[in-house]
Amino acid sequence: MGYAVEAEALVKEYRMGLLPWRARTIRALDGVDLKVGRGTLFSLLGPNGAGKTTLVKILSTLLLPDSGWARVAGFDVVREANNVRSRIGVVLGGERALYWRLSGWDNLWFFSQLYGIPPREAKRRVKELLEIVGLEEWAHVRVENYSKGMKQRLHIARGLINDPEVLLLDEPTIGLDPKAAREVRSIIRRIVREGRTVLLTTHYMVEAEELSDRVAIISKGRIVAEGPPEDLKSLVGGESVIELKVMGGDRVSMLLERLGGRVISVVERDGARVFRVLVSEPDSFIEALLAELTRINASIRGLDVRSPSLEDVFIKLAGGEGG
Ligand SMILES: Nc1ncnc2c1ncn2[C@@H]1O[C@H](COP(=O)(O)OP(=O)(O)OP(=O)(O)O)[C@@H](O)[C@H]1O
Repeated sequence: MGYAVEAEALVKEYRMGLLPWRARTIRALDGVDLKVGRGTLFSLLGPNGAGKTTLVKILSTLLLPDSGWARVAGFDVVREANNVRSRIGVVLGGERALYWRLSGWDNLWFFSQLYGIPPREAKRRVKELLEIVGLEEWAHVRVENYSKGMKQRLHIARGLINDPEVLLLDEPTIGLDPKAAREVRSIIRRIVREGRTVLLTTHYMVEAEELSDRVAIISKGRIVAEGPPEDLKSLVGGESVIELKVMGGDRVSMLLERLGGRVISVVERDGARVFRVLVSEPDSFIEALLAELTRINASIRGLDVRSPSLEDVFIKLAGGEGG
């Protein structure tokens, strides 16, 4: 049956600077391989600048790769771009692809006509999409009066207007409050239940963990891990995560490593330092740690033990703090 999205060795570089002696290139994608099964939800998880948007743009035929190839809905994104376009929906983050002075209904109608959908079918489709994204009652209100969440839901409806096999969503919940983000996630779930493939980018762990069948962690233009969220978590498997919040933690890092812990991140919070440490025997580790911290007179502000989350995997592999 083939994959909904397939890519191999994709490379994309951006050239910066007009003057030749000042020019430099940024390798946004550095050999990306990808396979997304039909009817599944796949998340690309990565920090800012990892290359997520570049990848989505290539898959949606908006950008050409320098090398490598990709197929979406069975067609090559370079040689068969028209076939790809008619089978995908794209919702890019932060875009203003709606007409704010038109109503939700008029926006969807307009886009349905751009796709050449016959009027009868278009009417039915617009009505159905407004219902899917929960905007029936707002159908005839101008978009400028919509909340951020409602605008994003309408964006998603617009992405579905051509009844696509594959929906590409770039950061679908960015900038939304938690309630609006939850609503968008539940719409995304429904879209997948209906049999479509969704590929989304996010830098929110919870989103990737909660929604996805599979997740790829992307960092500096490379996929550093890929699999179902549970399998990825087992990359730090058998281990527990300890979060230690301590004042003036200069010596603490060394101490944690000496006791057999693996420090995966250190961040400043409220004037204290928060260490996130992977350990295999949490009970004996904490016992030894508390004894040592008391000995060096460290002031502990918090200590927490939990099982690893996707965020821990992400920090370990991508080497950055997640959102
Ligand atoms: N048009 C462009 N010109 C030059 N450099 C670019 C351009 N677009 C992206 N880049 C660079 O390419 C790299 C990857 O960017 P990209 O937007 O694909 O990452 P991202 O993972 O989507 O990040 P974000 O979440 O911040 O959008 C970054 O270093 C970025 O600065």
